[in-house]
Amino acid sequence: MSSTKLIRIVAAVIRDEAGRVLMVRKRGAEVLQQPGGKRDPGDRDDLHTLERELHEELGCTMRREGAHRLGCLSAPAANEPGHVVEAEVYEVRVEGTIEARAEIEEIRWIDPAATGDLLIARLSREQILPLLVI
Ligand SMILES: Nc1nc2c([nH]c(=O)n2[C@H]2C[C@H](O)[C@@H](COP(=O)(O)OP(=O)(O)OP(=O)(O)O)O2)c(=O)[nH]1
Repeated sequence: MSSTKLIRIVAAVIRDEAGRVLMVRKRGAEVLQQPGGKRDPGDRDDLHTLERELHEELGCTMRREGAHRLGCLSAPAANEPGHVVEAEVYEVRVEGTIEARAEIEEIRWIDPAATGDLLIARLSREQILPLLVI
């Protein structure tokens, strides 16, 4: 019997004109990860979850149109030993100023092809960012 616990989330890939990807670091965490989070009971669908999370975390407005599903990806969860995170991942566009809000301590635009020594959560490092490298 496995004691692994599953955390289901919706996560966003947001890119700038140069192809850099927006990553966030939550307060108290060491690693960078995608913005996003767990579904709330009141969310109508996954894009609504993302829209809500992106507004809470970054203060920006997500555009539903053009949202592109990259897939359902999973990896050992960041910050929670013994848990696996399973994410519905969407590439989306946002409008408005992006700033670190709520529990976000740092935002960072990274080149998915040159992550160097950056500390990045496994879901992003092993599953999401490789999809974005041409
Ligand atoms: N949002 C997000 N969470 C990730 C990623 N990779 C990864 O392992 N996780 C883990 C970290 C957490 O254990 C869990 C998501 O929790 P969260 O704290 O972002 O979600 P949330 O804001 O809805 O959580 P909560 O404060 O309501 O409990 O998934 C990622 O790229 N994005």
